[in-house]
Amino acid sequence: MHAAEITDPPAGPPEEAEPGDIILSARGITVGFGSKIILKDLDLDIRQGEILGFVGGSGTGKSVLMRAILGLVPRRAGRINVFGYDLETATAAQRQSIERRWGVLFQQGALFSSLTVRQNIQLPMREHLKLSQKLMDELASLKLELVGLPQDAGHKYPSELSGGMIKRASLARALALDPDLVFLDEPTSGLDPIGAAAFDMLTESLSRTLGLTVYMVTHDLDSLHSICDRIAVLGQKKVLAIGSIDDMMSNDDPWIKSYFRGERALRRT
Ligand SMILES: Nc1ncnc2c1ncn2[C@@H]1O[C@H](COP(=O)(O)OP(=O)(O)OP(=O)(O)O)[C@@H](O)[C@H]1O
Repeated sequence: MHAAEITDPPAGPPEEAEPGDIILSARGITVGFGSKIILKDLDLDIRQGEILGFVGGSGTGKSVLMRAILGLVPRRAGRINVFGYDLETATAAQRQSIERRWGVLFQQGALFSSLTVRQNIQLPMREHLKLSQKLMDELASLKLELVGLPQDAGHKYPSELSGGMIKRASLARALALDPDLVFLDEPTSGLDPIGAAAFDMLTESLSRTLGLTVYMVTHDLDSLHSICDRIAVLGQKKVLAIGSIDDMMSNDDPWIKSYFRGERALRRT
């Protein structure tokens, strides 16, 4: 890794961030598999309290970027500063504290099928906190309520839930530790338009009421129009453009133009 060639990401405040402060900053991110380079010299800033929508053609690396930020796939180069800590140099204790402050909803939910919803929600609590079962049960009930699931859904197994309920249960698990930042990988995929709109409203209301920062990979134009504060477009191995929906609507890059103003986009209106 050529750390010296990469501009240092601005260090954010370690604890309390104000709305608009940069809480995650990635610089010079390069990720590849074998001889295939997926992301090259990518820069990205995420601001406290925003809902940032990530779009890009299929296979451009949206999930890979999210996983690289989370440390689930290795970077070949680049630095990431999150909550004021450089992921490269963070101590084990700092890394643990970062992991307690972010939550993830993976594509397809990724709930453990052999555990009930309640047990799934309690997994991060077991991993990171030492709480009594009674307290964890109370917290799980609160999380179910927060995401709009009935309490009896907590005793069900993922296979007994509808697609929309699985998304909500996964969100409840992502919120288990009261994170400051959540990563959502295609949260509305597979939902019907009404279910998707309801999930969008839930995401927006959680972000506005809890001050939650949301990083959302999506293909859903409705989500991008209705709840995202900013949109980042991934293409040519980097962030091709970032800005408001109006910025995207007036961007003349061919892919961005066809995505936001093409036939499919026009069908929305
Ligand atoms: N573990 C891996 N090993 C090898 N190649 C991988 C791995 N993970 C992802 N890739 C490749 O990286 C590229 C980007 O994948 P990624 O899943 O990030 O795309 P995406 O933008 O999220 O696409 P989609 O919108 O279709 O979900 C793809 O070509 C994929 O095959």
